[in-house]
Amino acid sequence: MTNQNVAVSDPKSAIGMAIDVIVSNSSFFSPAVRKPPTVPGGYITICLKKLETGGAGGAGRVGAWVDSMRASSPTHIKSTPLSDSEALSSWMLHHPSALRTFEQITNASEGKQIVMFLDYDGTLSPIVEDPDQAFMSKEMRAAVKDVARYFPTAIVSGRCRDKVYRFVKLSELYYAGSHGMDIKGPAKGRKYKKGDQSLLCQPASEFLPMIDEVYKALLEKTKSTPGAKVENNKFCLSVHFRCVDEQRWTALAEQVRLVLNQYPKLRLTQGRKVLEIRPTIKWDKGNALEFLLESLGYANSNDVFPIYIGDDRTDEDAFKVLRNRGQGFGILVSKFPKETSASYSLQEPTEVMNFLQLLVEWKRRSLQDDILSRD
Ligand SMILES: O=P(O)(O)OC[C@H]1O[C@H](O[C@H]2O[C@H](CO)[C@@H](O)[C@H](O)[C@H]2O)[C@H](O)[C@@H](O)[C@@H]1O
Repeated sequence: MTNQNVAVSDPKSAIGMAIDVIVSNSSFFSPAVRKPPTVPGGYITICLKKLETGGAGGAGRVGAWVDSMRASSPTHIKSTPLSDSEALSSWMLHHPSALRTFEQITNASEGKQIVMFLDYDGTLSPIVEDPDQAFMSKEMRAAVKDVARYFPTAIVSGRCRDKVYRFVKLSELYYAGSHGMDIKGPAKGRKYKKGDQSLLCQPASEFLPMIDEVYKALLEKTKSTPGAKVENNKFCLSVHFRCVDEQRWTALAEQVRLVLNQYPKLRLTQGRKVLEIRPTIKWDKGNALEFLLESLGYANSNDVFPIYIGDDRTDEDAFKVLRNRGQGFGILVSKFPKETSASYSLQEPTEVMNFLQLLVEWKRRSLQDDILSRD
């Protein structure tokens, strides 16, 4: 978020809201084991024990993980090409292209401050087999840089913050790594410069030793599976299935479950051919979005128009927050119909780039019009 005077704020209020949500929807977690340990920085972290820790039902759970991964990144389209396109057209009636409805979007933002939130993998960079090679193009970088000139801009990624920064390489942005559990303000263009105050939020610090331990355990457990890769994202871990023969997916997911059974304070989410392991604290990309809006002074403001663009299941947490706030909107990047809380869609990263470029052109034009109307 560039050229913004951003206060370092305490995320307690957002966490409090998150606790309310999780307690009222506690079919998955047991609130009985909730306890508030102290976390560096004075943040409250809530540890919730998973109800299911394996044993009976384990096989069903592993099957559900694998199905959920398949749904996130379809590998087989069973229907005929005609019905595929019909399904897509019907889905797009409810989630129209953000390029085709561009004017509608800018009209809705009239008089409000657009704040841009961008996921990384599958949104700014194309999905590739090797996670270490997921580079973004120079053109995309230029588009993001331009957007950040006009609108506060944040990258919100499941990746470790340092790693996503090494891909994006723009110091004027906000970065929320580890699914929002590691938020840092811009190194360049920020107005607060005392010490390391730009480090805004790390609500899962106490989990670092546990995450390292599980990383080693997963490396050991999965080393016999050809193509499996475990990625350390600092406050969370990813187990990659993309290069594993699909016949072995269930066995690999079972290996993950066996490790995870030893760590009831960790939970698992599914993404695009990836299982993601993270602390049970209720802190996700949606909380990160709220935290950043609050830090920018838009906690209770009607003058903000957040736009969140993402392609994966974890981005749904942010889409839901926008729907609940009734502000701005989410854009899902997908070529396939998917269940989503996003309002609009884009098919692939090049369309994301085109959308960002259009937004910059529109903003430049309206600034010029303002100048002309004053003369
Ligand atoms: O929140 P994101 O920035 O979208 O991060 C989610 C995961 O993205 C990466 O994995 C995905 O992209 C890889 C590179 O294209 C691909 O090989 C993998 O199959 C995808 O799931 C990242 O490597 C993971 O750690 C993130 O959890």
